[in-house]
Amino acid sequence: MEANIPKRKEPGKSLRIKVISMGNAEVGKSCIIKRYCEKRFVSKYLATIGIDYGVTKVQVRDREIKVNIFDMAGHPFFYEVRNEFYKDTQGVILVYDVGQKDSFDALDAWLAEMKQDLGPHGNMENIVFAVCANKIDCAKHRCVDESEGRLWAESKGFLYFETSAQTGEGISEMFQTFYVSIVDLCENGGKRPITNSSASFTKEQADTIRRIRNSKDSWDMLGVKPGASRDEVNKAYRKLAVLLHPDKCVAPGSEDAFKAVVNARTALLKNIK
Ligand SMILES: Nc1nc2c(ncn2[C@@H]2O[C@H](COP(=O)(O)OP(=O)(O)OP(=O)(O)O)[C@@H](O)[C@H]2O)c(=O)[nH]1
Repeated sequence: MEANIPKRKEPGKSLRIKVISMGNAEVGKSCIIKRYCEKRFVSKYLATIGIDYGVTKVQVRDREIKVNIFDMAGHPFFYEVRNEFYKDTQGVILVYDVGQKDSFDALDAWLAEMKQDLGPHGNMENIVFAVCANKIDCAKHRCVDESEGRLWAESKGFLYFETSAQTGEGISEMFQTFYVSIVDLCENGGKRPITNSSASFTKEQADTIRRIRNSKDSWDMLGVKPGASRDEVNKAYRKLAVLLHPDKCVAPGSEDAFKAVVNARTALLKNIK
């Protein structure tokens, strides 16, 4: 079903789009929108009650875009209110706080909530997602690094931005790229343009990098049983090295994953006769 695609318009004509924000409570959704629309930052936390709604106009190339922004409350309590607003959306600003791992881990649940609400005929491929890794000004508390966030976003074909609603870093760039991508999508008959980055690495590479990041020890990292032989370790190493070598793999985090695999192999071989 293609219900969320606004009618294809001639270039130069105005276009009306619907954009929503998603992500856990307190990650900074309202502040990102305020920073862009009102050029200000609100340091006091005022939880969104249900939904906040605003209208703004932006210019993309020769087109005037009327943007209806629905800023969703992130608190689970407001699920019933939120689920009225997922339909007919062209763009989603999906936000997490780089200092709150839970808010990053929750991104899949946010996509699932939207998918469930759109129903079996809903199509998320027609929607532009901009992932905002927010609060990058709080560098001391950061626990989700750029490559982890970028890998998650780009492996799904989503845009990825490092943002701070407090300093304004990354906010204009995010909105400009986001709106251009939505207009491209509308002019492209509702198909999300393929980003260079998402097209250039495989799901296997992305999944392997994530597995390596989450591995508990060197055996686990190489995917061999504790006590494996030199041959088994070397075989597993060679397979991973081919998959992740920085000359072959451009997925975010591949260089670190490759180094970790080299170190894991060295450490294991030291202790195997
Ligand atoms: N340091 C810092 N604080 C931020 C940033 N963005 C938002 N905040 C603060 O984080 C708190 C929550 O911000 P909101 O924008 O209200 O969060 P929200 O995601 O809209 O929250 P809900 O409405 O409950 O869903 C506020 O105290 C903001 O001042 C940021 O980039 N850096």
